[in-house]
Amino acid sequence: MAAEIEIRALGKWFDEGARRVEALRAIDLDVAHNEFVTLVGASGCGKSTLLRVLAGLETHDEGTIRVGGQPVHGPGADRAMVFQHYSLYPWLTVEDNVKFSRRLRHGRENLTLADVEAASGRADALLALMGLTGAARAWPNQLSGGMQQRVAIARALMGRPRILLMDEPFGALDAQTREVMHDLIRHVHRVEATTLVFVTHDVEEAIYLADRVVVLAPRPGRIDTIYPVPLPAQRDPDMKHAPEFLALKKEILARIRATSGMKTDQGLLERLNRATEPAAQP
Ligand SMILES: Nc1ncnc2c1ncn2[C@@H]1O[C@H](COP(=O)(O)OP(=O)(O)OP(=O)(O)O)[C@@H](O)[C@H]1O
Repeated sequence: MAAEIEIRALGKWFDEGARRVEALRAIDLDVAHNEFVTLVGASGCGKSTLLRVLAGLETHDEGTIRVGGQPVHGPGADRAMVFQHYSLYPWLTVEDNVKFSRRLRHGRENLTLADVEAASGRADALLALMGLTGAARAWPNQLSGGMQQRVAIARALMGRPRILLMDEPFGALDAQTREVMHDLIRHVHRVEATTLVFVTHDVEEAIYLADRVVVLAPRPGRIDTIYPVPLPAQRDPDMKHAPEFLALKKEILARIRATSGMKTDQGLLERLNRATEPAAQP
């Protein structure tokens, strides 16, 4: 079966003043329908750029991207993105934030009553899925960060995207809320049957959520290693202490460290320490 996302020889450059930065080089990646893939890697390895190119928010300079067999040349209703900072409309209630999807706005003039009713049914279902039914009439500023991010996810799902792209969506949340969100997003992934590509700095999060973890390396941004996750589909937080989980975490952290180019210069550290030691008294 053809991959849902097919990336071939993808290259992307940025102009930074007089300098040209090769943000992505020769990326080849297939993501299957309903697969959950996480992207990790040292700072600047191109995780966000790859996600933005997939979303059609950035153009690419080399290679091809196909989604559902069709080449990507810009944003489309088949893909939705969730960012770290919940970009909710502060003047709309939770319910209206969810209903007010990009797809509905675009087709506003042609909307029939049946479309609006169908949207309300879908919005109610998504609010229930995300545990937000009781907060439907609340305003965004009345909600915790975790709840706001749940609204943002519900809104992204409103147009039934085939693919959900998430850029560090839980990066600003506290550890307990993140744990709850992990199980929630796995559940959403299952019941909505979306294909998920998720960027994170947190290797534990990357392993717990994914079917495969893609490690990128920087300068130029490229795929270093792809790790299948050897855990059952039904995840449980206790799995984070399992030997195979810890071994994979150690290996991925070592790869990120090895590719980051930020090796500790032991000699330099020792010279610095000596230079700051008080001089011996005569
Ligand atoms: N709009 C831009 N203009 C110029 N250079 C950019 C732009 N966006 C990204 N870059 C450069 O492209 C490279 C990849 O950046 P990107 O933000 O995709 O990496 P990242 O892996 O998501 O980083 P981080 O983990 O720090 O968020 C970096 O060298 C970055 O400086």
